[in-house]
Amino acid sequence: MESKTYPIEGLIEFIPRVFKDDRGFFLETFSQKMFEPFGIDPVFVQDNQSVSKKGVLRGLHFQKPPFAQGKLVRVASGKAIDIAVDLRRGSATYGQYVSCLLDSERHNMFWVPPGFAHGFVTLEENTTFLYKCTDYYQQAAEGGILWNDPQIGIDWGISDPLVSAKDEVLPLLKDFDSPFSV
Ligand SMILES: Cc1cn([C@H]2C[C@H](O)[C@@H](COP(=O)(O)OP(=O)(O)O[C@H]3O[C@H](C)C(=O)[C@H](O)[C@H]3O)O2)c(=O)[nH]c1=O
Repeated sequence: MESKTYPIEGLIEFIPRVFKDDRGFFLETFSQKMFEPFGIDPVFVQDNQSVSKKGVLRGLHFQKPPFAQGKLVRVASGKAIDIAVDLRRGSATYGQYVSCLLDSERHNMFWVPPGFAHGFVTLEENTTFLYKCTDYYQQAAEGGILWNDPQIGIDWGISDPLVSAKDEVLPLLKDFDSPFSV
């Protein structure tokens, strides 16, 4: 399992070994050992799956403390641009984002720790998005930031995505009092 870090501290991309043969392919999609080199030991308690048409944008979401979630995300089919926005007060990269292209060829995975807003846009039909979470869903703790906030300036790679009504009214970063800190 190769790994790659990003200019924003805490974000990690994992690239698994894919074993192909005349039957198809095999890969390990998760091992706790992946995180050992980084000195973190996330405990996942919930797995999620969503399937989206091409051009769907979900996000930017997070859960507020004490229900903040770390997420290990990947696509089992299709392709998506995954986005993590640093919302940690005191972080030198507060309000900055990283994008990670997730696809079902490399089967790469992206670790987004608590303290980030998370979202993705799908680039292919029926993109199956899978993610492991380090805390349970708590609807009352849900929060978010507007996907096209000009202060963040995310390049989503496509114009005019399909966004839920709920996501279209999320707040701007400038009006947001972050509950996270480094
Ligand atoms: C997230 C979640 C949702 N739900 C229910 C609540 C709604 O009735 C329905 C759809 O939820 P929502 O529209 O919030 O789904 P997404 O827009 O895909 O939300 C996710 O999208 C971004 C990318 C994320 O990172 C979060 O994990 C999550 O917020 O599933 C549950 O029952 N459990 C859950 O863990």
